[in-house]
Amino acid sequence: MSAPPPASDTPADTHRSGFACFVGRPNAGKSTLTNALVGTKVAITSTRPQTTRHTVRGIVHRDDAQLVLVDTPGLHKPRTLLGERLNDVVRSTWAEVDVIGFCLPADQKIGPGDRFIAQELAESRKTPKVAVVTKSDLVDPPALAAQLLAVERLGQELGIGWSEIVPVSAVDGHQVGLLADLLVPLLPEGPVLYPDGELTDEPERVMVAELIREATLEGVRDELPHSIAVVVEEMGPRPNRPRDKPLLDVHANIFIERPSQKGIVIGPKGRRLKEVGSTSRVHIEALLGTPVYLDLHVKVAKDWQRDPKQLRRLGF
Ligand SMILES: Nc1nc2c(ncn2[C@@H]2O[C@H](COP(=O)(O)OP(=O)(O)OP(=O)(O)O)[C@@H](O)[C@H]2O)c(=O)[nH]1
Repeated sequence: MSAPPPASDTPADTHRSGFACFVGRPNAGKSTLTNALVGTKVAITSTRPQTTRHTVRGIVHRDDAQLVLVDTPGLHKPRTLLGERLNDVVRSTWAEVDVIGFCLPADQKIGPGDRFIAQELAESRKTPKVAVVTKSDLVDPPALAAQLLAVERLGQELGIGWSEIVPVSAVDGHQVGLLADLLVPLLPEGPVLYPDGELTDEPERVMVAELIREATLEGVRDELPHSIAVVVEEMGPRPNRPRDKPLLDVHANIFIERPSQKGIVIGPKGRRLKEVGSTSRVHIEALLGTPVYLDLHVKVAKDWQRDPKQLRRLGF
């Protein structure tokens, strides 16, 4: 967390390593940006807000630096125990990282949601903060310039000295490389933290569970966005398979809060669950690079969002 020396004092062969996290209101584009920087799909994106429940790390490997990206859930006004826990996760992440990227979408006016987060950010004084104006492809240059100014004013108003303000587009890749160039000098000097080629240290099970959860959410639209949790109960290679035909067995439970929600997830004649199964199987196979046999069950964990014991069991 120590402040880096000025660039002129830095020898060309200095290696830096450290942690960065992106914060911002739901849908600000944090997960997509993480993926764009890392270059593969590690965080889960969705058109629905607040889908990033687990801290997912992506690692940017460069010759001069290793940047570990920690993707946190969106900070929001807590209404349930789960909400409070998520906010605690976010705040403790801020205290631990070397730099925070505050994501504000270019195509939306700075609103109360952004202000809420910015006020919290202002409290964590020590960590350098880079303002990232995301989705720059969605607006024209004058609108982008206006947003950059608005972000600067927000910083002045709240006493946040942005280390940088940078517009990016994770979709067309505009300035994604530049963002990495701006984040790296804010990291302390340090050795390679993870072996090259390792993109994430998130346990594979958690990532598999997230993929299944994402597919389940896609199926149910607006009906139960916050009532679903997925736990991978068992995962391992099927024994006695020929070497050239491996198969990974994955047994997972989809937890819902009430029996009445079962029908929604399963769908008429089980059609929806089947779809969830085939969609998530394709994604898991792509992630892990092996054929997968996926066994899904829908279970009721009554009011799991409000019950500390259940939350622990479900990995929160
Ligand atoms: N046009 C455009 N769309 C983007 C860009 N980045 C993200 N999006 C879209 O914005 C939506 C939200 O992106 P996410 O990356 O899931 O946002 P998030 O901040 O991680 O959201 P939460 O997980 O809800 O906190 C998705 O539909 C993305 O496809 C971008 O650079 N340009």
